[in-house]
Amino acid sequence: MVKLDNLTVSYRQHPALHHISGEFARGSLTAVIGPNGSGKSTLLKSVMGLLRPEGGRVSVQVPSARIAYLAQLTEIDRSFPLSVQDCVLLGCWSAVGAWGRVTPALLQRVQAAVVGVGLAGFEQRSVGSLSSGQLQRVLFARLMVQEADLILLDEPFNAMDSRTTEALLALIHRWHAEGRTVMAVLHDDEQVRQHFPQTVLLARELVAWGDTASALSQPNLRRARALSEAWDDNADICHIGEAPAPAPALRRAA
Ligand SMILES: Nc1ncnc2c1ncn2[C@@H]1O[C@H](COP(=O)(O)OP(=O)(O)OP(=O)(O)O)[C@@H](O)[C@H]1O
Repeated sequence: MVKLDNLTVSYRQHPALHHISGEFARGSLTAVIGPNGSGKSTLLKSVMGLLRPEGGRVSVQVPSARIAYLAQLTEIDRSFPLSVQDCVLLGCWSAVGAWGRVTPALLQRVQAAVVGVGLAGFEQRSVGSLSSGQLQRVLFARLMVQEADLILLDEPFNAMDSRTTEALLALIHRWHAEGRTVMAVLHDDEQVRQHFPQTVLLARELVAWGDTASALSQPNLRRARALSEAWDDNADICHIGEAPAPAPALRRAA
């Protein structure tokens, strides 16, 4: 469904992702994990087509209208004058189109999603007036109405209390059961072990990709930490033709 082939992505020629290969199978539920600065957000943005690879390629076998992306909360502009209801309605844009009509059925779908994330009564509030956790819930409601085949979540539980996190994890499991493909950038190893069958462990290069228990082995976690401690942000630019041999721990998703 999403294939990375020797992918290198750089900012000002310093690689944030280095020679990554592997495949997210259709219907897979994958956590993307690694130390700060290990390239997790860069990976999701590359799959979304927001960043151009310096080397290699990303192949996505899903039309862009069927892809949903939840950016990190810090990257979202809250100053835009938009009500909660309209913000969620934006998730239906492929059904509404540029000149389409917002039907009662669509409004019902929006309302069910707003209620589903516990924000009944907030429909007319401006998104700029919400707390971070409330805004994150609105963005989840928008994903719910979007009904995408491929769902990319960048730190989706940031600013969420534990009850909301549990409810949203249940929603992610429902998407998985419906056969959607989900990848989520996360920081909590335990949460990943409990809820995500597949894991990509990054440290700018790929440390492991496969079933979560194997990917999050102690040697792999130690290697990710050691690689992150050895980073030199002023290192020479990447010579992208020189693909390293695959690490022994590297496993592809089934
Ligand atoms: N717009 C940018 N310009 C320059 N460098 C960037 C930019 N965005 C990210 N980087 C650098 O690329 C590297 C990877 O960043 P990225 O945000 O993908 O990491 P991450 O694993 O998501 O980190 P975190 O866990 O801290 O959110 C970091 O060294 C970061 O400083």
